[in-house]
Amino acid sequence: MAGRPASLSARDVGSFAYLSVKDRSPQILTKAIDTLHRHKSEFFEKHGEKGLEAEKKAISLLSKLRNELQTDKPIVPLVEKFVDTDIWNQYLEYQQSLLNESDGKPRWFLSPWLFVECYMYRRIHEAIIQSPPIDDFDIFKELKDQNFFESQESIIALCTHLQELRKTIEDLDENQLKNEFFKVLQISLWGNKCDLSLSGGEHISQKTNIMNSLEDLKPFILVNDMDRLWSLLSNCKKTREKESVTRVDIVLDNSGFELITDLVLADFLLSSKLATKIHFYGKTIPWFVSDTTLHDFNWIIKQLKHSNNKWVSQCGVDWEDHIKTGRWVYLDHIFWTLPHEFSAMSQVAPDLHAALQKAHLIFFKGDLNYRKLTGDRRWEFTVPFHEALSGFHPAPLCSIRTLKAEVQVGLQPGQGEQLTASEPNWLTAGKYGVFQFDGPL
Ligand SMILES: O=P(O)(O)OC[C@H]1O[C@](O)(CO)[C@@H](O)[C@@H]1O
Ligand SMILES: [Mn+2]
Repeated sequence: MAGRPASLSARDVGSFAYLSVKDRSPQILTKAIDTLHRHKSEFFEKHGEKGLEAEKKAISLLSKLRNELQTDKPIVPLVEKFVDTDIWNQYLEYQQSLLNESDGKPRWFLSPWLFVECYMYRRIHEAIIQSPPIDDFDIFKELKDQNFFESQESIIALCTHLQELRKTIEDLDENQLKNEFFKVLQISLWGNKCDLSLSGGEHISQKTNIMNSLEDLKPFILVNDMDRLWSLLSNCKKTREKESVTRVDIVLDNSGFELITDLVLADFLLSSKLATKIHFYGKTIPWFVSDTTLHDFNWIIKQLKHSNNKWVSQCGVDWEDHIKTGRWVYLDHIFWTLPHEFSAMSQVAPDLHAALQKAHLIFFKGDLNYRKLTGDRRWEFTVPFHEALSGFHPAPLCSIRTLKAEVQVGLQPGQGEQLTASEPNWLTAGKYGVFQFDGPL
């Protein structure tokens, strides 16, 4: 599309993108290599010598990848046949076509950050699938699980809150229900602080009860469209015919604590009758360290069910029931692990776009989704969200995101500049958040 600003890129020396590619990405690769090392005896027990050979192969492929990155080598096509290999390689050609002749080939420190960062995670996956019999190993699984276990206290508080709320939810008046809705929305927002890729795989979990912090965190919500979400959903509830459906789609982000916050939100939507059906979208391959896969989704619900805290296990039981009865549906699609911005979805994944069009509202969780919504570009802070979406609008949608990358739109004049002056890293520290809505057209 003409006239759109340039992509964020590591070519801007000193930018967050640059520092990410230079420091954080190699660190994530080193951790991945270390994880393989530590699972050596497990691979041996499971697969014998073949397991050891596979571990060696995966490590050498990841070391090679790290070297390519650190020495700014050209981005090479994917080689292993997989469902999305051709699309990836076409996209690489497209990136090549955007370059001037003098630039040569797409490279780590030259090409759009969104592209090279997604490519790194896709290459990590390639290293694993090229190394049977350990080709189903999720290199980030233990980090995701650890985040879940370390957040127990906060999970207990959330599940207790939800179960107690469910008991009285029918008796709440409009205003009380709205307040409860706003609470679960904020819980889901701050749950997004807990991603593991920003921290380079260092542990970040929710150790304290998030419920007690909501009031204190309010000043850090830079765009707050919660009222508009309430209007939309409460209107759906009022005007809904008996058998008809209000569907809310949640494009998930991280597993562990954040996933619990999203499931709490999803449960509240059903219990309050603001929605009657929820579609969740997860990733088909391990992604950006902590993102949710089908395996993580099922694993977490099972963990909850077997908890010895009665409210937590009740959540596990209820949520399994939502799945069995079809009120909750988990779906995945390869599009979510492609490098494309969402404005390309109708072209690249028309089936997914058509599916999203059937939702009454779509929540996009997290920072990476925000980057893909806005194309990860150097927009002025005051550009309207709708404009930055560049035509992407399958249905009314809302980004629920803590800021962890140098892209933010839809601010008041002067707001961004003021923040820059007082807190140089406001865009990337995960301290601020938004509920940014693009309503019915
Ligand atoms: O899990 P989230 O919220 O999408 O965050 C992913 C993180 O990875 C990044 O894409 C950078 O590595 C950041 O934008 C963000 O810090
Ligand atoms: Mn994530």
